[in-house]
Order: sequence, then structure tokens, then C-alpha cells
Amino acid sequence: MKSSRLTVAPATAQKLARLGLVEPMDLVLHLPLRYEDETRITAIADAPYQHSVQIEGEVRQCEVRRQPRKQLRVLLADASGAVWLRFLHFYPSQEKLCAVGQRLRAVGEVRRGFQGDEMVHPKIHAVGDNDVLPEAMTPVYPTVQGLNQSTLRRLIGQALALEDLSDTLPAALRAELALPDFADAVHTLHHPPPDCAQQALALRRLPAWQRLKFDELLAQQLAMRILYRQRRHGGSPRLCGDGRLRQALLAQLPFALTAAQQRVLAEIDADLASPHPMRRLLQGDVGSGKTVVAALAALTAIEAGYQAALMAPTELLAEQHYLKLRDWLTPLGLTVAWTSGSQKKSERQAARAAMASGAAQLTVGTHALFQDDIDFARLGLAIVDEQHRFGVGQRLALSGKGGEPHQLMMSATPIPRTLAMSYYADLDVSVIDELPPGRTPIVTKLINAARRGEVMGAVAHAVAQGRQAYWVCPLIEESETLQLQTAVDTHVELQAALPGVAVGLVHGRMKSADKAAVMAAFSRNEVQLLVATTVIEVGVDVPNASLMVIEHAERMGLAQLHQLRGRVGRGAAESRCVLLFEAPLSDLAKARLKVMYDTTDGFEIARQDLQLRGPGEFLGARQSGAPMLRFADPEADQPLLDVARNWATRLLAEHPDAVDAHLRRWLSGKEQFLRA
Ligand SMILES: Nc1ncnc2c1ncn2[C@@H]1O[C@H](COP(=O)(O)OP(=O)(O)OP(=O)(O)O)[C@@H](O)[C@H]1O
Repeated sequence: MKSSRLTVAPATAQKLARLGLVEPMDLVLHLPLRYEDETRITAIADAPYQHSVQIEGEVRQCEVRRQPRKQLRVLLADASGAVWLRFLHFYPSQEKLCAVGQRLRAVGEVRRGFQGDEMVHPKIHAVGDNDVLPEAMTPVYPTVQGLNQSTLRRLIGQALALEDLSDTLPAALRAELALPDFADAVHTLHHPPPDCAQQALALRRLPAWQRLKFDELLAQQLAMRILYRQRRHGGSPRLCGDGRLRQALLAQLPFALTAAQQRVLAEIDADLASPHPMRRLLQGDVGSGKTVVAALAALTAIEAGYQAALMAPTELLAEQHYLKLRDWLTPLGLTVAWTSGSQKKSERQAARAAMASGAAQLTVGTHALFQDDIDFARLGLAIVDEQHRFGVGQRLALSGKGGEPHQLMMSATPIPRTLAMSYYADLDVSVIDELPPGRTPIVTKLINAARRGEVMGAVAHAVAQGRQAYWVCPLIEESETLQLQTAVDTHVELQAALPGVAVGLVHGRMKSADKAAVMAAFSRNEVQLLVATTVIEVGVDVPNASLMVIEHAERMGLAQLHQLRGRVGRGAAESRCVLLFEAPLSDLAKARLKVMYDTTDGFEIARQDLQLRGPGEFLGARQSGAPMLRFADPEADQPLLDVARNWATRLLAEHPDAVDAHLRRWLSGKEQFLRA
């Protein structure tokens, strides 16, 4: 991260980028998950259970226990009572800090333990003579492994001090809506005063929250309005083909198009033939056959003498598409180019030359394809896969690329109707609402992780029948490194447990050539069991795989589970998806897993997910894979959305400068093209 005023070491910048923090303004908008109240001291005897409090006292006892597991136990006492502080992992420095007689402050939640009240892993520090209590609450930010709270707090503090936080909304608008000033709002949310009720903060009811939600919704509405306008006034080539290439591909495919595929194709064809740019969202549940529709649309552009480009959010997915499209299109005498960030320079240059000269009729790459200065000789159609990760900001940037190629966005994540109407209003929507025939429904099983051994047996059985399986190790504790470790360990474990089965491993940190090699071996059935992190979530298509095992399913978002499950059930064989969970399950986790058990309809899952999560659930919203809104809640904030919609019209007409400033603030950084 670089700005004229804020510099960050490259290693830290990398970790920040994993949180989506790229620009200094992203730091300003990286809001706390919760707060710790260190502004006051609570008497130990008065500390309520399960509420974060700060206590202060003197160490009376300090011991390291070896049984039942190694731990540090410290008895802290004040005039009112005493409580045990317990650390299961600790450093020698912590043990030293807790010497008998030392005065300590500890922040954490008190709970009833076996040996009386205790605080597990509290935050502690020694009390000095002139230690003053802070005036504001202490923020706790979402983070990744290796990036601690104090570094984040320092960087965010610097960004708050150095960034231009002046208001982008005209004073009249703020007054009319009784919204606080932008700078005040962000300062309050990072460092709320102690009298600010935790409850109101958590529920996002404070005026400061309203302000951020409103700003975010307004930016969305403005961007959509501008896109819509560009589209009405923009000119695009009329793409009418003679059907020659299409017929050739269809003749080559081992299946006929479903009625739904034919219908959406007709909708796309009508758009392509019009002189205005197509902006169409193609929705279809996992495995509904969107790729072939995209290929046929590309062929129309090519028949008309233009080029097409297809972009996917990750390199793995882009490569899968590339391999499939190359196999389909090369026999038709066409050239398909592949470009990716990890390619050798000479290969990339060759691919770019082929795009610039027009020698490549179709180019496949990651979303970064449109990030750099890439020239196409005659780009007629841009296809963007996984639209839900491609926010309105990116759409705006794409159409600003000069020329007006037609755009087709594809999404396998069903977007509930209310959401689609509010956030994709600038797009037309086509839905593939039918699966190809001959698929046997996927049977879903919920199995306690204690019965993992039996599940391994089921894998061995599937392999013995000539089938293949996936074993997915999901994100645990918000840490990619841990996820990787789990996948690596599981790979070793399964190899040992299943002699005679070729077990492969694929994860996000592998070199893309290695990843591709494992995927290719899995496609050829040389690898029968693929252990994977969630990198395989989208787009992997191996019809012979009929068993999917997902560990820690209770911790995953339903949309993600649905995507993963969609990797099986793609062939004629009966497929199963085993969701392993760690007991005991909370009621919410039970309800969520039940949804997965009850239905395989992605739209129904999305609807129930939204209902179960309820408004304001930060993590849930992130897990659902819809990061287009960070603050506002599509359902609960409907009234605010209506106001933002009206104001978007007024601002565009009366305050073009404010529009520019507002979009620059809200659509930079986070809304940049995602790099794979
Ligand atoms: N009409 C059809 N009849 C039979 N099989 C089909 C048909 N259309 C597509 N398929 C096959 O179904 C599988 C899934 O298709 P595809 O990968 O295009 O799905 P998708 O909609 O892109 O799914 P996802 O979003 O999960 O990647 C592929 O193996 C594809 O060849």
C-alpha cells in the first residue's frame, strides 16, 4: 500500500491485501467487529458473565500446570474478590508478567470454570504508576493471521489522521437526512465514546452507521445510474453471425441444448444484434450449463468478425475454462489465447500480441485481464464469470475501457430477487432454470466428524467402483495459513488411510502450473481423491466425481456449501455430499445444515440463508460471497435504499462534483479489479 502520506512494509501490505485493504481509504472503512471497554475498571465481584470487562488487581498466585494440558493459571484479586486468568498457549514473557505481587489489568469475559470464576486468554498488561484509562472504547478489527490488532490500530489511526475525510455530500442533503458528517461518523465508529451503548453499535443503529450505509448505497445507485446512461447512449457493434461456427460446435457436443439454454441464448442473440451495448446477467444454478452458452455467444461474435474475451475470478477457474474452450474451439479452426499473471513473460507477450493483432479470436484470463492496458484488435464481447464478485465499481471501470464491447456476466450464485432488483438494476437478467437431463439428484448426508473413519471407507468404496471424490478442508478461524496446514495434514492422513488410492492435493498457494497439473490428473482419473481447500469452490467440472466430503461444514456459508456440493452430481451416477460437522451444534448451525439437507435448489438456499442470517450479520454477509455491500443490509436497509435512489437522481442533476468525489471515495480500492 502506498500513498503520498502512508507507507507500509511489503509484508504487511500483503496481509492487508488479504483483508481487501489496498488503499488508505480502505483502512478508514475497515470497521471494528466489536469493541472492548477499557475506559473503566469493573470490580471483580461485579463482573457479569459473558460480557467483556476490564478488571484490575494484584497477582496472588501464578502456576504452570502440566495436566490435563499445559497451561498458565494466575489468580488475580482486588478488594471485592478474585478470579483465575487461564492461558492455554503462553509465552515465557507472559509468565514473567504475572509474577506474584504484580498489579495487572485484564480484559476479557468472566465465566464459571471448574475451579471458580475464570477468564480464558484475557488481554493483560502491567499497571504503571501513571497509567491513565483511555477515553474511547478500544476497537477490535477483523484480521488475518500474522497481522495483530496493535498494527492494525496504528495503521488505521494513521489513515484516519492523514486521509482527506472531507464530506462528499452537500450540506443540504446531510441536514435533510439528519446524517452526521463523514469524518465524525468514521471517527465515532473506530473509537466510540464509552457512553455509546454497545448494543446500538452492534446493531448498527447509530447515526454514524446510518451515514456509512447511506454513503455506500448512494455510491451503488450513482454508479448504476451512470452505467445505465452510458448504455443508452453508447454504441456497440451489431453482432450477427451466420451460424456456421455454432452449428459446428453443436454437432461436436455429445448433448443437445436444454430448452432453457436455447431460450437464454435467444435473449443474448437479440442483445448482440442490437446497436446498444448488451449488459446481461446470465444466472444459472451450479451445473446448469452456462459455459456452453457462453461459448456459443462468443462464436456469434467471432462469426461477425469480432473477438471475445472471458474472465474468471481465480486462475484455477480461468484455466478450467480455457482448457474446455480450447478443446471445443480449436477443432473449428479458431485460436484461443490464455493469459494469466503467473505466466512466463514471453508467453504473456505472445498471448497479448495475438489479441492485439486479432489472431486470437477468443482470450481467456482472470479478471486482471481488464486491469492492465491490454489491446484487442476488435473486441466485440466480454464475458465475466462469477458476477457476484464483480461489483458495480468494476462494471463501471470495464465500460470506461474505451469502445463498448457487449458484456455478458455469468453467476452461479443465485441472487435473491430483492437484491437483484436493487443492485443489478442496470443489468438485464436471463435465467437457466433447468438442469441438463439425466442427472441423478445429489444425496446429502450430515455426519458427525467423530465418524470420519466411516466416511473414508465410503471414499474407498466409491473409488473401487471407478468413481472419484473430493475432500474439502474449509477456512477455519479466518486464517488461510491454518487452512493450508489442515489440507496438507489431511492429504497425508488420507494417503496413509487409503492405500491404493491416488490422492492429490490442491490449494491456493500452489504455483498455478502445479495446480493445473493436479487438476488435469484428476480430470483424467489418474488422481481419484482430490484433497482441496475452498479454491475448488467454483467452476471445477469433473463429471466422474460422485462424492464430495466437506469438513467443518457448520462453519461455512450456505452459498459456499452449495457451490461446493455442485462439483458433484454432474454425471449420470448417483452422487453424494457428506457434510461433516463438529458437535455440539448451535441451533443456528443446525438450522443451516438442515437447509442443505432439505434442498439442492440454489435459489431456495439463498432465500433461507438470508432469512436465517437476519440483518446486520457481518460475517454471514461475507460468507455468502456477496461482498458488494460491506455496511448496508439489502433487506433491512430497504428504506435507506429508497432515499439513496432518490438522492442519486438529484445529485446527478444538481451536484456533478459531489458525484465525482463520492464515487472516487467509495469505488476506489476495494472495488478495484480482483487479482487472482
Ligand atoms: N444440455 C446439456 N445436456 C447435457 N449436459 C450438459 C448440457 N449443458 C451442459 N452440460 C454439461 O454439464 C456440465 C456442467 O456444465 P457447466 O460447467 O457449463 O455448468 P455451469 O453452469 O458453468 O456450472 P458451474 O457454475 O457450476 O460451473 C458440463 O459437464 C457440461 O458439459
